Amino acid sequence: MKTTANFRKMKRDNDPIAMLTAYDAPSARLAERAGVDLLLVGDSLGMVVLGYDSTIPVTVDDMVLHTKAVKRGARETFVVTDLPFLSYHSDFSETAGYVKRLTQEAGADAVKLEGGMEVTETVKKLVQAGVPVMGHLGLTPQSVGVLGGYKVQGKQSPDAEKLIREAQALEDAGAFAIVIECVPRQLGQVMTERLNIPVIGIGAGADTDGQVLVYHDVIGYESENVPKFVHQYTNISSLIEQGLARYVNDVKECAFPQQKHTYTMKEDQLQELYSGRFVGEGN
Ligand SMILES: Nc1nc(=O)c2c([nH]1)NC[C@@H]1CN(c3ccc(C(=O)N[C@@H](CCC(=O)O)C(=O)O)cc3)CN21
Ligand SMILES: CC(C)C(=O)C(=O)O
Repeated sequence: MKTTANFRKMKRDNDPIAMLTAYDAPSARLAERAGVDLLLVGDSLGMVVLGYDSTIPVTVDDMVLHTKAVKRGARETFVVTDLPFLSYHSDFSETAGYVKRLTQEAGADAVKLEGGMEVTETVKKLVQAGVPVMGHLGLTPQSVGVLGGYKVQGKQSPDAEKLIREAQALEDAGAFAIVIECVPRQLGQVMTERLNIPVIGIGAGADTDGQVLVYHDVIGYESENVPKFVHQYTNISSLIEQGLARYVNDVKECAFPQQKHTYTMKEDQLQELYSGRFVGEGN
């Protein structure tokens, strides 16, 4: 399994980091086989898998359940889990309790949290306690209500400058990497140059140390409102739809099940059954 030290070295060596979300065991197993460097159990779980229209309703219990599944599927891959909405803005002991569940109980190798200056103290304390922390800046979906939608961030120079300062502060607080989401390419490039820790981009251009995308977006699996930064590498939805339609059709036409899908009883047992030795028949 790769470690935070490996990710740091990959940055130094200009070796691009391929990160992907995963939410369950089979998808994690396939991602591991495909050679992803690290997996994220993102709170996008809420939108992509659970059918909510934002990440706000996602709970620590949800993250624990799905992190366990991902860890069972991908035993050899570093797994980062999101701290969900409002689970790290009260007192530190509450946050530590949630992080304890996600790491000890669910097996997460690191946690990710959104925000800049307002979370650096929490990042520092978690790292001091021995928890690897990944930052997340730019479009931070847990703040969608404040941001007023899923919009590109840091287009104005003061906003870009603030994001650079916040990235620096997260590095100083001990974060092992940061995700930057939905920012202009030039900002992605500057942040990547300024930081010593890996910068993983999603909609942040080609100059970051790595890329992350949502699993369902990459394989074209019923993800709605797909952002412009996504490249859909295959379209699994149409394959699934065709397969399911053939199943339904076969049932309707009595073409399924066939002999090979069927269990049979030995002849003597069948005779016995038919010989009327069953008490209670007809009751
Ligand atoms: N399927 C999925 N993929 C994601 O990448 C993703 C989620 N869900 N859910 C959680 C967040 C939300 N994300 C989003 C959602 C929408 C846009 C989007 O539509 N952006 C506009 C930008 C428009 C602008 O400001 O110019 C776009 O056109 O891409 C971006 C990120 C990223 N995350
Ligand atoms: C899109 C990635 C970076 C994320 O935070 C998530 O999946 O929740």
